Amino acid sequence: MLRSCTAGLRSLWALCGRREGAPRLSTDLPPAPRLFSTEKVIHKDWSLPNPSWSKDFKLLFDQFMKKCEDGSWERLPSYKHRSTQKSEDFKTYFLEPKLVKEERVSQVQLFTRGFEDGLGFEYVIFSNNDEKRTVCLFQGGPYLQGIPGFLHGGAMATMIDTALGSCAAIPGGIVMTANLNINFKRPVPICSVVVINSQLDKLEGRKLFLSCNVRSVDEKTLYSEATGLFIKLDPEKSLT
Ligand SMILES: CCCCC/C=C\C/C=C\C/C=C\C/C=C\CCCC(=O)SCCNC(=O)CCNC(=O)[C@H](O)C(C)(C)COP(=O)(O)OP(=O)(O)OC[C@H]1O[C@@H](n2cnc3c(N)ncnc32)[C@H](O)[C@@H]1OP(=O)(O)O
Repeated sequence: MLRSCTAGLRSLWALCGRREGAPRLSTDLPPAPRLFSTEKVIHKDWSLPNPSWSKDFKLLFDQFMKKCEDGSWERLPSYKHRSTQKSEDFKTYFLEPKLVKEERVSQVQLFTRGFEDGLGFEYVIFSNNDEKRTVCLFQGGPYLQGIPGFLHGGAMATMIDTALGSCAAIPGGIVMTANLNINFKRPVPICSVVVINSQLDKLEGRKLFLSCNVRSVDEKTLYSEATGLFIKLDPEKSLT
């Protein structure tokens, strides 16, 4: 199985919604000053197929791309370094610049996109905003091994968090994970493709309650089930 894997990284953040008296809505905020160098930015979208993707992965990807044609679904792009308005807002309103040492700034990148093609997290997320759900197609590469032959539970948790987070972002605002509960039901073989179906179950003020399941492509195996609580950040509250 390892050999069949070619050796070769949003979503959360819809823009800050306006609350009564709250000054923040990205569209009417002044341009955020840049805290991070963008000189070395590579604008590659990592959620597109590469040679490490299995046949199953490409087939499913094509099926979802077809669903995007009528506008009901959209593919969420994914970047290693790229600054988006949402990430600039986050840095401006929630991040203390001094927390990140200057010499480290040029090294920052999205955790899930830090591996070479096929070795780590290969994934793409499709979002259905009307139905408030997302589907994440995920192929975990050989560098994500835990028990021999199987995906590390922490790697699965990372993808579940990412998938749920992308769904929590649908109503708008910058959200963070406050609670994540996962039931691991079956181990996930390394390099296999799994489908993470996430949905927004309840919205209560700044609290977003979500759930998801992780299944095999043929839907016969239920690998994991999870629930998550995400909190929409209050621009008037410091994170530190
Ligand atoms: C991470 C955001 C970055 C944004 C960047 C933008 C763009 C980037 C672009 C692309 C990125 C793409 C993909 C990223 C994919 C995945 C990212 C994974 C997500 C994470 O990796 S994220 C890191 C882990 N995450 C934390 O590091 C959170 C630490 N934490 C805190 O920073 C605070 O805890 C916070 C802010 C969560 C809340 O703080 P707060 O002060 O705003 O809110 P407060 O405490 O008042 O709670 C309000 C109401 O929620 C209830 N409540 C709170 N927590 C609860 C709990 N655990 N259980 C039950 N109820 C809870 C209260 O009881 C109250 O309820 P009520 O209103 O009913 O009284």
